[in-house]
Amino acid sequence: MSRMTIAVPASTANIGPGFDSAGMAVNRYLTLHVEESTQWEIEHRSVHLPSVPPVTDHLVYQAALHTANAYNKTLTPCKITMESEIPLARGLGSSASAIIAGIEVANQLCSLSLTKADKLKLATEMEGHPDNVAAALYGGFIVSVLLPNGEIEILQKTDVPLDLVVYIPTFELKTEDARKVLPEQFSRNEAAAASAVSNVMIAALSAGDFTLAGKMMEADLFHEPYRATLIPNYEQIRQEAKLAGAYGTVISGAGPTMISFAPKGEGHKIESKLKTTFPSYEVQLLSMDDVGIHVSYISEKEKTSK
Ligand SMILES: Nc1ncnc2c1ncn2[C@@H]1O[C@H](COP(=O)(O)OP(=O)(O)OP(=O)(O)O)[C@@H](O)[C@H]1O
Ligand SMILES: N[C@@H](CCO)C(=O)O
Repeated sequence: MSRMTIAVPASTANIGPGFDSAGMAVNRYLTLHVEESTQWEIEHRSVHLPSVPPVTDHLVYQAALHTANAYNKTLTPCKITMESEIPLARGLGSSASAIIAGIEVANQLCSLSLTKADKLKLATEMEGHPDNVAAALYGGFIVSVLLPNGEIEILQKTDVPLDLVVYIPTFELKTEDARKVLPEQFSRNEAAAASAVSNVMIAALSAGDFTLAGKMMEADLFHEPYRATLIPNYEQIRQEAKLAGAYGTVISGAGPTMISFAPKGEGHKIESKLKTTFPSYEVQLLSMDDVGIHVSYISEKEKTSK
């Protein structure tokens, strides 16, 4: 490796009832410029990144170390310069992107030749659930399961004709805190009812019946009813987005961002209407990323000719 750039998309997890399982990659990116060095150094170059912790506490380094350790390799030092368009702790998978980036750093530094399945296993061990990390790695709309024996299965769909509109509030909500408000257990009847909503949502999204998918997104019983209280304007955003043409609006990941799924080409109308109604939110029109992580190399020859 001489010098490389790693770009990892943001992601939205759950999509309503697909709790800890469904995810989509979206076109906002964490970008790492990596070069060999004599010591570890991580530099942040954007407002969306946390203040730089000691290298050993940095999530990207920890993911790289977890990967190197898993294959009994030693991490050689490098200098990483990071830029990010993904707001932290807002429900757009910032931690998943950082973990996927760190795994890729170790993959390259240690010449591991990992497959995407290998990387997904390592990332899920760190993140706890595969929804965001699978989307960031593969791109597209991804439905995943972490089986009790540790195996992970995924199904990916790309070219989904949807516009996405996100409503990002100014405050952070850590996933850890947003999970604390959820019930520890569901009865058999509750689990069956919540799974039925999820099953129909996934089937409808896969079949392209977005009106039905939107209805099921908004009928989640696994997490939205409990997390709604953490998000100001939750109901109003859903209602206004529906009036402006959205199929459905849900909490993105663990929140506090909300996300609408809209007919392709119609998202800008929802974006401009809700920008006016909710001026304290950062309202953005996004689209799906169908590629996932992308690595490019700059050779020594190219570097000197620049
Ligand atoms: N690029 C990054 N570099 C270092 N640490 C990061 C980076 N991105 C996220 N983190 C760490 O992850 C934390 C946010 O993770 P958290 O799971 O709470 O939110 P999220 O991943 O943005 O949202 P969600 O999982 O709901 O989509 C940050 O506070 C920070 O500690
Ligand atoms: N499925 C996760 C996504 C955030 O990491 C949750 O909702 O808690």
